[in-house]
Amino acid sequence: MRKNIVAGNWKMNTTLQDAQALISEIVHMVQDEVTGSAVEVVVCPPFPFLTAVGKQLPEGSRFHLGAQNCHQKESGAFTGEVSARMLQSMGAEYVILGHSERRQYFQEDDELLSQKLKAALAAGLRPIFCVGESLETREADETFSFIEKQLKDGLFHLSNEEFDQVVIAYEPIWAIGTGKTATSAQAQEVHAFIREQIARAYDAEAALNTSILYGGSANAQNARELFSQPDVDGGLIGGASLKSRDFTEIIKSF
Ligand SMILES: O=C(CO)COP(=O)(O)O
Repeated sequence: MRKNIVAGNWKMNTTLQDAQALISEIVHMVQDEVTGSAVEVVVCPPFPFLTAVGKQLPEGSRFHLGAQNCHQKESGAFTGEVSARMLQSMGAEYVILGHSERRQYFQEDDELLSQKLKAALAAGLRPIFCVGESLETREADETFSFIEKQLKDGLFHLSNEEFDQVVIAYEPIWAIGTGKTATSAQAQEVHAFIREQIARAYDAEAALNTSILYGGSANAQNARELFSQPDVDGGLIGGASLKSRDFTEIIKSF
């Protein structure tokens, strides 16, 4: 089901105490200030803080818990890894997969991401699958073919029923953590293209029903303009999700 979603990716930030203070502030501000709109809020703290943060999310509210990654195997001798089932058992409903930082620093390729997607879905998690081009790719005018390939090779092997559970995030690498946001027109153009690709791979209904989030230097100042685009269904927020006031303002931008 297509929904408006604002997700906060805390990346490798906060201590347990910071995380608890941050989520407490966010929950209070959002509950006091966001009354009408149907936006769903997903918070993705680091693995060790999932339970603590999850406990602070009011039940039955707009808040949902997400993780930033999972391992592709169900269980076993993989020292230091975290399975999708573990995340689900801690209350996570979402998991970010295919983030450019995972692709770049941890060599996650389409084949591995395909396995992670299957593992997440099998455990009942909803993947937030990230795609996005580098500056080099954009400047070479290859953005669309690059994203088409990421979708085809990483995501479109899923069945219709599996794909129903997926949220897509368009995160141009050149916009992540750089303060250089895509313009709303640039975001809309790529989001519309992604929707078209979904219609081709599945059908028009699947395309209409998929939430597509924008990520990359989204903030309290530019969120309203980005979210006003017809194919932008919300945001995947990095830096600004670590500041309760900024994150709340972004949520209020719908
Ligand atoms: O990578 C991001 C979210 O996953 C975006 O990060 P920034 O909002 O810090 O640019």
